[in-house]
Amino acid sequence: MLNITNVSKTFFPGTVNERKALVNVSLELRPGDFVTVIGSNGAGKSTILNTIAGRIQQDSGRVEIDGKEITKQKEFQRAARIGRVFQDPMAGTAPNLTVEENLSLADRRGAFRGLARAVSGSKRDRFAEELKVLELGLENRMKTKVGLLSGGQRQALSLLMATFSNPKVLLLDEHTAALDPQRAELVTRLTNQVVRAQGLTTLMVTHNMNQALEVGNRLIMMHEGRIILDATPGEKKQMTPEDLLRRFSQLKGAALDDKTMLQ
Ligand SMILES: Nc1ncnc2c1ncn2[C@@H]1O[C@H](COP(=O)(O)OP(=O)(O)OP(=O)(O)O)[C@@H](O)[C@H]1O
Repeated sequence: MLNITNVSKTFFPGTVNERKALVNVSLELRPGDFVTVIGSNGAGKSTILNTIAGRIQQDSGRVEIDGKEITKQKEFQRAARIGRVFQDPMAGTAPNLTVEENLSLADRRGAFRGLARAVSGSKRDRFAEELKVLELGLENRMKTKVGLLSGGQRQALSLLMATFSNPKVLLLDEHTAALDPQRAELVTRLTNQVVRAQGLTTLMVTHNMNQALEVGNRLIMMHEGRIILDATPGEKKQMTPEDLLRRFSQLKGAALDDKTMLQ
């Protein structure tokens, strides 16, 4: 379903600032695979998501979704197939637009964007139904500007918007990291729910070892631009957060920051 083959990316090549962000990375996700991605600082986790989304162009290698090569496509051309949620709750939504206007934009992702803000009655009913699933009461606040919502509410809305047009692939880049534990738990639960309901093929970057083990069916660990562990569902079930931290501690030069948590 999502195939990444021999992808490499070096920033500032041939200079003192050279950074090998991805080194010949290959990864194959089957339909419905939910893969959590962990790794030390600068391991290449965000870069791999950026490469799949088309935000950055790799130096070599190919990316395919459903057997179709998308390597040369621009980010906006991939948008209909790929949903993405970022760490920053501000990143996925437009604060000056209302909840329903944001949903209307998401609904038209990958389509002609004119009149995107206009919301018809039938659309509004559908949006309300979708919002009910979040169990945050947002279906009663559809005319509220999104900038007035809490971080957790915005992130839940970002998740809904990212999956609104039935993408093939969902990319989650530490999307619960900026939330307090309670909100993070809520967004994690919603993520599981949405991924299962839509059978989405998902890659989720996290620094939370418990979360990395609790959700999804596979786990990969990255270090210095390479995938150094690809745990199968069976292996993942047996692993503990301590096992993961032990593996990190064995890596030469692996720097874990304060964000890496056992909670
Ligand atoms: N746009 C960029 N320009 C220059 N260097 C970059 C850029 N993006 C990433 N890098 C470098 O590439 C390497 C991999 O970065 P990346 O952000 O993918 O790591 P990460 O695993 O997501 O790290 P973290 O957990 O710290 O966010 C790092 O050395 C980083 O400094």
